[in-house]
Amino acid sequence: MNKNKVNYLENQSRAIEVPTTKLKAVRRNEIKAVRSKKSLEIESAPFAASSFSELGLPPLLLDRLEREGFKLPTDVQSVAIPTILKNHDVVIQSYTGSGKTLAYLLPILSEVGPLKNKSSTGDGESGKTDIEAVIVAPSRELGMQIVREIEKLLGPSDKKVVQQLVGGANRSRQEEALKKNKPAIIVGTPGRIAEISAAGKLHTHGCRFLVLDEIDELLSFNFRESMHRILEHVGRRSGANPHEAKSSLARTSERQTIMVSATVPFSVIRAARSWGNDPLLVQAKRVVPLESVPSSGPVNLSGPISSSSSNTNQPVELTLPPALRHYFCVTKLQHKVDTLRRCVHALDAKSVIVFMNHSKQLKDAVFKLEARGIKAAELHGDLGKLARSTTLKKFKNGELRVLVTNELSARGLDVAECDLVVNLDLPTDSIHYAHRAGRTGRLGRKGTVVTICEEPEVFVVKKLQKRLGIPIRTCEFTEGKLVVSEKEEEKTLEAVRSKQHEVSPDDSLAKFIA
Ligand SMILES: Nc1ncnc2c1ncn2[C@@H]1O[C@H](COP(=O)(O)OP(=O)(O)OP(=O)(O)O)[C@@H](O)[C@H]1O
Repeated sequence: MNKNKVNYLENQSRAIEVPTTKLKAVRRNEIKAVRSKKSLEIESAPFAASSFSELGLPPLLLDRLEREGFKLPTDVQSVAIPTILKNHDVVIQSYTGSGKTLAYLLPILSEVGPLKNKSSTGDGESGKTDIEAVIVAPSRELGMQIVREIEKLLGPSDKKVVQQLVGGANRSRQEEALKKNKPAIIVGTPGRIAEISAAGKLHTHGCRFLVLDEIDELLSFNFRESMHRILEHVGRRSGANPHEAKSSLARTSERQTIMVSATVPFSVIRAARSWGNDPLLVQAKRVVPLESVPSSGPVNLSGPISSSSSNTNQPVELTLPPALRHYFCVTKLQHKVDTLRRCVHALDAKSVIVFMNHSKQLKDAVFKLEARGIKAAELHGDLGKLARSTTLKKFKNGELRVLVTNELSARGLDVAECDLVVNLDLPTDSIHYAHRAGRTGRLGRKGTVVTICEEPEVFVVKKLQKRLGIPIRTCEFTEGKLVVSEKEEEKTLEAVRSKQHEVSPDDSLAKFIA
């Protein structure tokens, strides 16, 4: 066994200790047993590990991480990786762009596929061809992005270990590929996974990992039926009675469930409790049993924001990347696109994501921007899969300066270069604001969020400011500059000071940017 891993596991048994009642049956590897202790001691957990090798990852995977230029784990990775390696069901919550994807992919790749620990059991040894990990994401774009992240680590010769099952693509081709390549990991959207599963072409009963990325979005009504099928079939042995899920026998055959989002409303806490086995809430600086988190407000979990409402869609935990700056600018409806143009120039933004709520207005905005010499394109669900991926590619390559889109792109979209997010229509609530805003300022980078609104909408911005506990400064774009009036600035800061603790400008992710 890897020496690093031994040391790490020894350290870990001191670091994260879980009450006896929270022990899960050890399914795969005796070494991974969790020691029984009365309380969850987290003070000595590696909240900021100085290298990936401290986290008990296999040597091959460490090599790949180095090759791909991943030098240090982020805070959430430092906590999530060892917790998942210890077989816990988890809810991972940390702000946008903090590296949640690798936080769950790395422990999975430690157990599944060609980079895994030699000591792990798996298909290779038993000749089993079942899928071993199912990753569910709410959009094709996000699904495809996750696949690319896995492929990057697997390398070109092992690409077939992962397969995407996203909607909009040819289903029979996906089914043929499943049969031919026998992938160990599938990543897909709920509808397509459920469809292929219902057709009997997806063998997931022996599946060890179920990841629900953007869990709060996956709880939405549209996905209900598909999610039900996935939860009932993934990681459940044939013939196992789902109603016996809490019995010890059923537990040992159950999957490990990993739920992820930057925003964790009460509805997620409740769902996670019923879908997981004594899940832990994993954040950048702490691990707590989810049981200890109230499933309705008011709560205060030490984060800067906590809800004081019992509405299930209100965030229990909602933090934003500290390096983001937030502004709003008041204008008339007919001048919105022109204000956007002035905003892009004033900030000299190179890569801009603009959010709107309706596709028709969205097309008009693109037309007007192009007419004013700004390279722009639209991205929304009415476009075909090919058009969507071509546009996204162009935006990522820098061929487009402005991407005008809707909620489709608010979640998970990772474009490191994006330096400005503009809300040309208001988001519906603070959760939507957080996900939209999080397309910029990723991994500790600087980023600006500008909301362009009409006078009667200002009260909504003030509400968002209050709920999020961040200053959203009023600004104007004059003479090619972003101007904030000092009087308004003082008022904004006063309002926020009374609501929120100071956000440290010294973001722990700052070390990731050159
Ligand atoms: N340890 C690391 N070192 C360097 N880069 C990293 C590291 N971890 C992740 N990244 C990169 O940081 C970017 C953001 O990561 P990721 O998309 O996982 O964030 P996230 O927390 O899931 O964001 P969101 O909530 O918006 O989905 C990605 O490009 C990813 O490859």
